[in-house]
Amino acid sequence: MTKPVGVQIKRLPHGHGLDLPAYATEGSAGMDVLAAESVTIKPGQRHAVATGLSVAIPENYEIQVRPRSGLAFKHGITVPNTPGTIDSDYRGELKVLLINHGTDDFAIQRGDRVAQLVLAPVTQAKWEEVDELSETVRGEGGFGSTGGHAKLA
Ligand SMILES: O=c1ccn([C@H]2C[C@H](O)[C@@H](COP(=O)(O)OP(=O)(O)OP(=O)(O)O)O2)c(=O)[nH]1
Repeated sequence: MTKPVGVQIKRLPHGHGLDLPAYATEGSAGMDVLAAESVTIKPGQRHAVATGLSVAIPENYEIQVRPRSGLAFKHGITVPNTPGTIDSDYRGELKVLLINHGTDDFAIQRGDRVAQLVLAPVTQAKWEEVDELSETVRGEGGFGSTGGHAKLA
């Protein structure tokens, strides 16, 4: 494991009394983040779940908001914009967008772990506009051009 990177975090009034996002195990890539509200998401509905937290991520990093596989597999609850992007200059409340792809109402209680946060390095690009791009074997092939599944043939 590399040395952890410090990230400033602030509890908003409705975030008080909740644990901060935390790694469930020593080798976890993501910190489970808790809901700061209780809400029920009906099948097909989306909701921006409050976390009661705002953060100041160091420059050249982002936080990605990813689904929890257990909620996705067992209940069809996922993050529609996955991975959600928390920019280093964002100071508003961190929200977890969830969608219910399942067939049942999904009840979230304040304190439930609804998603996971992954700190990731960011490299910004600088465009270098050209008239011709370098040639490659793949060329313009894409969208299943290499096969590998009967349905792509
Ligand atoms: O799952 C998410 C995604 C985004 N955000 C916050 C932090 C992020 O920095 C900001 C903007 O997100 P994004 O760039 O994805 O949204 P946009 O639709 O492009 O909005 P904007 O025009 O404000 O950038 O919203 C969240 O709290 N949760």
